[in-house]
This record gives sequence, structure tokens and C-alpha cells, in this order.
Amino acid sequence: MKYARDSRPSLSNEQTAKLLFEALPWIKNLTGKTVVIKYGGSAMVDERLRADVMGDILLLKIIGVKLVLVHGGGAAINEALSHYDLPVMFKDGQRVTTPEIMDIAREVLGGKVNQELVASLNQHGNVAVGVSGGDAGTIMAEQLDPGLGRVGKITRINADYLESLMENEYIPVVATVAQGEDGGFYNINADVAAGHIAAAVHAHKVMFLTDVDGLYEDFSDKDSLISNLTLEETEEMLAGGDVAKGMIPKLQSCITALSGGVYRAHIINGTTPHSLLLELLTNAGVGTVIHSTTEAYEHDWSPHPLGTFASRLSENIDGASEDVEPL
Ligand SMILES: Nc1ncnc2c1ncn2[C@@H]1O[C@H](COP(=O)(O)OP(=O)(O)O)[C@@H](O)[C@H]1O
Ligand SMILES: CC(=O)N[C@@H](CCC(=O)OP(=O)(O)O)C(=O)O
Repeated sequence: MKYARDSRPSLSNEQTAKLLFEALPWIKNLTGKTVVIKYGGSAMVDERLRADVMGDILLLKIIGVKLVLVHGGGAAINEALSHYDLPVMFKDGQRVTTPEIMDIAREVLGGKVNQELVASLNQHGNVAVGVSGGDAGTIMAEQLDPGLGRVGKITRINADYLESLMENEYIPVVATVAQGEDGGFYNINADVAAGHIAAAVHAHKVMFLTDVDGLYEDFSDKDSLISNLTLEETEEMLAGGDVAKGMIPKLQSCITALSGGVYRAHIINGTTPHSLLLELLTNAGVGTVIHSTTEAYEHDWSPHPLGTFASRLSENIDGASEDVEPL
């Protein structure tokens, strides 16, 4: 037995049918809309879970959601730095990035992590395209703060490029190494990039997959998980100092996204199997949802040209090796 889910009590046929049917209104509402998924390095630790997250992303693609996957890889960068005996230093969730560390971040994010995620998605059909922030000027940046070295402040996002990939039924998988306005490279926190990208591509939702169940009012009290809060309350929490480390850029990015017109921002646990599907396609919300006080997005949805994608997918699956696991 390979995986814990095999030993879970199974649902009756009636319960299974009910659960599938429950997804219908959610699918109808999401089809044709854009969702930006930020997959954090902390949630990438288990290979099997990572493959499941990629499977969930593909399922969303199949039901007609337009997706951008923005990934982190902080843990993998830390590992590489310790290999080279280089220091791991953060200020308010942003890595202090010397030119030497920038080179390593570039290799880890744009190389190893990006390629592995693209390969994992493409096992199910060639749907993913790796995008480094510098490609077609997808993410342009300038220095954020001299004290942080090569950490970038985003100046521009090439939304047209990402949208053209999505229009052609691809999932852009974005490594957050930016092209500097000065010609060099900048390290961009992946949460920050996801917030900007979500706003730039007019996403319906931005989902942050991390290693905790959501935002805690008091991180030392596991009963204090916040299920939903407004933009204003999020700003208050940030100002109040109850949020630390990597949660700071996450909340800042939720604010960037919502202020830029994104309808909802979610923080969910990427280490909980299928948390994406639970949050997006079932009545059982998981994690924390942040919403603006005013309805920033119209709830219309239009038919989506599934045909092109579906036919390409079936072609790829027909031609795929037998090792590829079914979803
Ligand atoms: N109030 C809070 N609620 C939830 N997590 C918090 C809070 N304050 C700090 N954190 C920290 O933020 C971490 C998530 O950010 P990070 O480690 O950067 O993850 P990722 O790699 O997914 O971006 C959590 O593991 C937790 O340690
Ligand atoms: C400037 C900055 O902090 N860059 C991040 C980029 C990777 C990242 O954000 O990874 P996670 O999403 O896994 O935290 C870093 O160097 O760790």
C-alpha cells in the first residue's frame, strides 16, 4: 500500500455521487475564469503530495479554469546555500540576497524547481510551459532596498505574454527571478510575484498553498485559525505585528491582489491532500479567505473553448507511456 488515502474509510456510492454533484455549481462558476496558484516551497517537501497538487491543477485545467502557477522554493534555496556554506538571512520574510546568493537562487528557482514542476504537470499531457521572470519581460524589477541586496521591487508584469499562453491552453509555470531594469537579475519573493501577477491578469482568485492551515490570529494558539477576513482587517493584522516571517509577504500580496481587482485571496494548506479541490470545488471551505469589502469582480461566466485543450490532452494521454498514473 503506497499511500495513506488507501487506508481511509471509503465513501458509500451515494456519498460519492453527492460529493461529485456538489462540485457542479463551483465548476460552473470557475469555468473560463483565471486563477493564480502560488505554490510555496514549504509545501513542496513531499514528492507524492507534490504530484497530487499537480494532479489537482490539471483537473482544474480540464474543467476550463485558466491557470498560472507561481512557485516558490525558499526551502530548496536554503538547502543549496547550506551546501555552499552561505548564510540564510531574512528580513520581514524577504531573503537578504547577495550577488552570490542571487546566482544560486536563479539556478534553484529557474532550474531545478521550475523544471521539476513543469515535468510533473506534463506527465499528464503537455500543458505546462516554464517561464522565468525574465522571459518576455514577464517580471521586471528594480532594487527594493539596498539592505536586501538583489531583492527586487516589481515594476512591470507582462500580462499579455501570460494571457497568450493561457489562450493557447498552456499553464505558465513561473519562476520568480526578475529581469532588472538595470539589466541584472532580481530575486522576487514568490508571494509578492503571485499578488502582482494575479492583479495583472485580472484573476478571479489567487490561492496561496503553504505549510499551515491558514492565517492564525495568534500563531502560538492553534485554535485561532481565521476563516475569513476583509482587506481592512488584513491591513490591521499586518500593522498589529501578530504576523511574522513568510506570512508577511503573503498578506501583503493578498492586499496587492485584492486592491488590483482580484475577487478573493485564499491561504490554504498545500500539505493537506487535495486542499485546492476542497477549497475550490466543494462546499467545505478550508483555510483563510480574504475578500474586499466591495464586490470587486462580476460573477458572470461564459462558455469556454474546452475543445482544443481536451483534444490535445487526449492525444497526449493516448501517446503517453503506461507509467503515467491516472488522476
Ligand atoms: N499568524 C500567522 N499565521 C500563520 N502562519 C504564520 C503566522 N505568522 C507567521 N507564520 C509563518 O508563516 C509560515 C508560512 O510562510 P513561508 O514559510 O514563507 O511559506 P511558503 O514557503 O509557503 O511561502 C508558516 O509556516 C508560519 O511559520
Ligand atoms: C526575496 C525572496 O525572499 N525570495 C525568495 C524566493 C523564493 C520564495 O519566495 O519561496 P517560498 O515561496 O517557498 O518562500 C527566496 O529567496 O526564498
